[in-house]
Amino acid sequence: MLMKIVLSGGGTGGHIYPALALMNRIKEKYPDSEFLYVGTDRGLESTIVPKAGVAFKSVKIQGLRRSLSLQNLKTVYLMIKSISDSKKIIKEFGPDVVIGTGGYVCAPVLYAASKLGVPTIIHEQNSVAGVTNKFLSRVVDRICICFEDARGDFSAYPEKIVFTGNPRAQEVASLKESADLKDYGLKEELPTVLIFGGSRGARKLNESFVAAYPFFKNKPYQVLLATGDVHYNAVEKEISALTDRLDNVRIVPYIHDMPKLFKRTDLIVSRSGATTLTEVMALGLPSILIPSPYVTNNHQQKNAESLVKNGAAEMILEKDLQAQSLFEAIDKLMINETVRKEMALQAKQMGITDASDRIIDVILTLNK
Ligand SMILES: CC(=O)N[C@H]1[C@@H](OP(=O)(O)OP(=O)(O)OC[C@H]2O[C@@H](n3ccc(=O)[nH]c3=O)[C@H](O)[C@@H]2O)O[C@H](CO)[C@@H](O)[C@@H]1O
Repeated sequence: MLMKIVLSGGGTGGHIYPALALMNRIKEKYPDSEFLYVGTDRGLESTIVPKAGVAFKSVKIQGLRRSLSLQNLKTVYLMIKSISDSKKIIKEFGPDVVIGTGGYVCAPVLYAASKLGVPTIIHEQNSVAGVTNKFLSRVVDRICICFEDARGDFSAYPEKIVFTGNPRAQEVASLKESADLKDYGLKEELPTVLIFGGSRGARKLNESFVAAYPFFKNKPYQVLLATGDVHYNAVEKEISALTDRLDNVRIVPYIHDMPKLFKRTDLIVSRSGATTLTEVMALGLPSILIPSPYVTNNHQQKNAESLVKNGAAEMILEKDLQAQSLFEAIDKLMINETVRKEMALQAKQMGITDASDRIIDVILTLNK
């Protein structure tokens, strides 16, 4: 069967990777399928998607400012233009379905598709729905969710909601290969802690780690920090200024094959974005979660609490995060394999690992 699918989703990795994971599974089941990804030139999708070998087209759009300003007039102009550009792109490609995985670029793309009568699906990764998905819920055909709590945000359209989980979970859970730690300058035989602040990095986490750096000297484990592209130079500069460089700590800007690296990781320290948590649960990994306080309705804390409640993770609130608290939380778990194993087991029990197949079923019912 040939499926032609337009994918859209952007801004951060948490919206992009689920779309790509779903695409990979569809390709596996229906190798003749064709895909087009529509994003913006400014979001992470403009680098991640072409790197994944997927056809990419961009539309121009910007978010609304809270205050009245000329910028808002420009936003409205760009919104109207991006809807007509999206219509052109969709007509030219002729998809069977258009799928949006969040981020504001989905608004014009999915809206245009619905006006053209093309079947539409949105995927909400979080327990609290994003603004774009709430807006689109009115016009799309199906709303795929990953947390039961998200139903409340779409309560006007209960018939459209399908609980599927996040495609990235199925992708990481079915992956056979794992990364080579030597590629990161790490030793194959040492237990490994992986630290990252979501797909864009988190300044406070980086700063706390730099301050904690000397504490990791002579520890029987190793640490890899992914700073986020924009923070890398600042972190590297501070570390280079230290007299004692540790050979059990490595720092990189970004990790491009995260699923493979997860398979070699003994402890995750990260923000609690929904897609990261999906991966942690699908693989059964112990984690220390530091929710970003800068997100809608503090949803990252809710995400993290759902794991903490089940004994699958520990949480440090950003206000309590400093060198000492970060180091102690890591060290306590890294010297206690039994506790890590118990957390891993609890995390694994929470994972849903057939999300892509469930979404494919939704696509098939829409195209009957
Ligand atoms: C600040 C903000 O608005 N964050 C939101 C954003 O986060 P963000 O994009 O950071 O979200 P997630 O944690 O959900 O996903 C990050 C993704 O990037 C990957 N990764 C990360 C670092 C790296 O070096 N390499 C790499 O591949 C992770 O494995 C994961 O697949 O989208 C999520 C929705 O899905 C939300 O829950 C988050 O609240």
